[in-house]
Amino acid sequence: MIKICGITNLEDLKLIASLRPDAVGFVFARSPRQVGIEAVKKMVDELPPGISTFGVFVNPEKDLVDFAIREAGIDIVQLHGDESPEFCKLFPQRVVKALRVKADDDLDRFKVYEPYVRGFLVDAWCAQSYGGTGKRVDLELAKRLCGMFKRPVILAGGLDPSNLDEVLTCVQPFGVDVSSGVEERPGKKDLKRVKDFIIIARRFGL
Ligand SMILES: O=C(O)c1ccccc1NCC(=O)[C@H](O)[C@H](O)COP(=O)(O)O
Repeated sequence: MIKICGITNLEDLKLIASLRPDAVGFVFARSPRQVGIEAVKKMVDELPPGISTFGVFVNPEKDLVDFAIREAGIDIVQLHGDESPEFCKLFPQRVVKALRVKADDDLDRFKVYEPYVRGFLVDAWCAQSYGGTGKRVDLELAKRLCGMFKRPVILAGGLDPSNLDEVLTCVQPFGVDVSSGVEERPGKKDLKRVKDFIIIARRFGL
């Protein structure tokens, strides 16, 4: 499963869709990649069938998430902040909970989310920003997290075409997610890098 995250414009969306990732992500949280509901709706309307849509939120109000599902056609709610298990429970079968991890984390604390989520996305902890940071997750930590849940785990955090082969040789996640590693600049994707990323991930059966 391959997810290309942080898409901000129709031109990138159409070109990326032609490369057939499994999912695309739109960031509703404050970010250089932030997009509004109307703009996302226009992009989702242009997507061919078979590519699912993730909406990325950080500590959102429930109403905003409901609105994005209803008006913009968001399939999966990616909660990338400090949302509680109870908040995840409000969107049955839709939540992918981002776990932003650092080396000395107590990983067992994430277990409580499992009954309420569809899956997890593992990303690197960063004090300055919630996501899209290009920071890598320690590979031993990623391995432990990928083996720890019954739910699918998507690996993110600093992946790019130059390191994906090495990472996937070491860790076998359900899926991979990338944002800054396939960009020309924040919010503008580099199609060659997206293509290379997808080719490498598919070689590992993702
Ligand atoms: O991408 C952002 O700007 C962002 C901002 C705030 C919260 C989450 C955000 N992105 C979430 C993603 O799913 C990214 O793809 C993930 O963090 C990996 O990013 P990168 O390390 O740049 O590949």
